[in-house]
Amino acid sequence: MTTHERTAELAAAIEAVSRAAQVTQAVQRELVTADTLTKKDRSPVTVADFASQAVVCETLQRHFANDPVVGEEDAAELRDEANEPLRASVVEHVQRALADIAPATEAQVLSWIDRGHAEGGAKGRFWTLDPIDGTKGFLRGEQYAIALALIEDGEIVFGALGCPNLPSPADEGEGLLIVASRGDGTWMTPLIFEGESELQPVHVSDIAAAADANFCESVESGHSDQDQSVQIAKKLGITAEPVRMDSQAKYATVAGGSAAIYLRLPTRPGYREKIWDHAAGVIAVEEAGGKVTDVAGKPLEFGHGRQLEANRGVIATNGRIHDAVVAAVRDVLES
Ligand SMILES: Nc1ncnc2c1ncn2[C@@H]1O[C@H](COP(=O)(O)O)[C@@H](O)[C@H]1OP(=O)(O)O
Ligand SMILES: [Mg+2]
Ligand SMILES: [Mg+2]
Ligand SMILES: [Mg+2]
Repeated sequence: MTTHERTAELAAAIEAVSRAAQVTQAVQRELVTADTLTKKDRSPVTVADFASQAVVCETLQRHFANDPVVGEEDAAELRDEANEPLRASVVEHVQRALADIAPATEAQVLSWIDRGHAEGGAKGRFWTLDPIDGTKGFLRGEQYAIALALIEDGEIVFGALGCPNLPSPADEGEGLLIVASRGDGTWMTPLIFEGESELQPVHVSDIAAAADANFCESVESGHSDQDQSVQIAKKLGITAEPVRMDSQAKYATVAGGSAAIYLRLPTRPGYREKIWDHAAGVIAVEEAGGKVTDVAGKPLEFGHGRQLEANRGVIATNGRIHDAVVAAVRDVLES
């Protein structure tokens, strides 16, 4: 398949992610305050998470009624009587984001969120959604993403990655939207898509020596081993400081060429990466000319259900330096 055969998916995904971004940006403006961080109050991101999943699932259902969704969230917690204020806030934000479509009821909002319950697997077609990836970044007012990808028979064929706090490629609109289609390429456009904005092609960095690379990694040392990444960078002769950012914005940064390496180094042997934390970012990098594997150099396998059961960690690069990076990672992880 090529993008020309995926124009319906492109239109639906752009609508879904840009509507969801309006919700997350509204919540950030209205509910995240200076107190949020100091009080460790997670309620704003909880509202934004549920509302974003509802809006994306409603949009997908309108365009592709039969497509299952493997989403991070479900509405069980929201149905709890004790969570009435949270539920009301979610419903209000969803109603605003879909005001031009239909007046949404509370029951509909909960059922849209619950559409994300699918299990995925090796056969058939499904979407995978992280309604807010990088919850810590969202609460800090830094990077986060809305990540949506389409998987067919275990292969990612399409991705849309909305990064509200990365710079827009145009003056109009806020934030960056990256879309990628298997076999066809990766493009960027302003996140608040007005219909006329152009899709501009995106390419990875063309550096040929790992020593010249900028590399990015998580802000959170609990999500990726930052002591090992220092040793890997040293082995590769990299002198630039790591670029630390939350969410799949890291994949967008590699796809767009501002960094040539993204390292995610396992911190706990038992942790399994979730498919919605990677699918949209992986296809964005691959179709921009880069390469993505796990820390052993194996391709990521998206056909094992909700988790990447067959993989540990992630290495994403511009492709040209991939083997050198995998070798350095292996040396450090085995030492
Ligand atoms: N121990 C871990 N190792 C790797 N990723 C993790 C770990 N714990 C949580 N995550 C996930 O990392 C993602 C954020 O990545 P980053 O640090 O690169 O911004 C979140 O989706 C988070 O999942 P969850 O949403 O369940 O908290
Ligand atoms: Mg996530
Ligand atoms: Mg999330
Ligand atoms: Mg989460």
